[in-house]
Amino acid sequence: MSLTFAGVSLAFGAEPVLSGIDLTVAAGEFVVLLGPSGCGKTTMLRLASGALKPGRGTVTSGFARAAVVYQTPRLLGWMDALDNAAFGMKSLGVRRAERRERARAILMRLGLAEADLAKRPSRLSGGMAQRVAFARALAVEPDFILMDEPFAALEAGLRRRLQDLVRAETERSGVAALFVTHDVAEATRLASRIVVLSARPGRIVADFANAPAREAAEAFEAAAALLRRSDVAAAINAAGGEEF
Ligand SMILES: Nc1ncnc2c1ncn2[C@@H]1O[C@H](COP(=O)(O)OP(=O)(O)OP(=O)(O)O)[C@@H](O)[C@H]1O
Repeated sequence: MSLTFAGVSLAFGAEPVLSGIDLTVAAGEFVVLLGPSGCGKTTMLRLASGALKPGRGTVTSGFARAAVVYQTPRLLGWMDALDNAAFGMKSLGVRRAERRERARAILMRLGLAEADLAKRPSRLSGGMAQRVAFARALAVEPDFILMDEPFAALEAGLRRRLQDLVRAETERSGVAALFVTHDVAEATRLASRIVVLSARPGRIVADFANAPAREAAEAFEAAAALLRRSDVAAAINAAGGEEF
């Protein structure tokens, strides 16, 4: 099972956004797409999920079930946390009692307290709401999970705790992941493989294996080493000298 981009290019009107993308994500891999703002990362996720078709080239997926986690939680306001997390299983024909049981177990692993389960999204903190969104994605037992800067809006300490949970949960289930970020330390904490995109139009400028950093200091050292790579430095310079 895998997802393959072969010679993919895409333009919005006259504006080229992605150029000549060749990429395969295999079962069990955790691929982080790292690149500057506007380089086409979200567009690549939309191509990967089938929401968008490429202008040139092909995107083919052999995965049976994909789930998406967005930058904002996108929970249903009239449902409590438990029903939100259970929601995705409905269309799979899972019975209500089992849906709620499965969702509860995942929410507990993700750090929600019993009292949080009956709360509507408006009463959840940003971090709690994003845990519920992640639980909703995991609950359908996907073999591929797409994540679009899911922690960008959260403060650094909370972001690190959620990164640890994402890594633990993806390792536990073996689900393949494609995760978009412009945070270099986040990439080094999560990825089994890091793919670096240039500024728009996005092209792949580096693609290398990464052993996920376990400690904060290790993540920062790995991030510094990544930024010293000549191929990555060239992409940053081409992006106007700004870091990702
Ligand atoms: N539907 C659309 N129509 C026209 N232009 C679009 C559309 N979607 C995205 N774009 C443009 O394509 C470019 C790439 O957008 P995309 O959201 O994929 O970038 P990104 O790398 O995810 O950026 P960021 O890190 O800022 O979220 C941007 O210039 C954006 O304005």
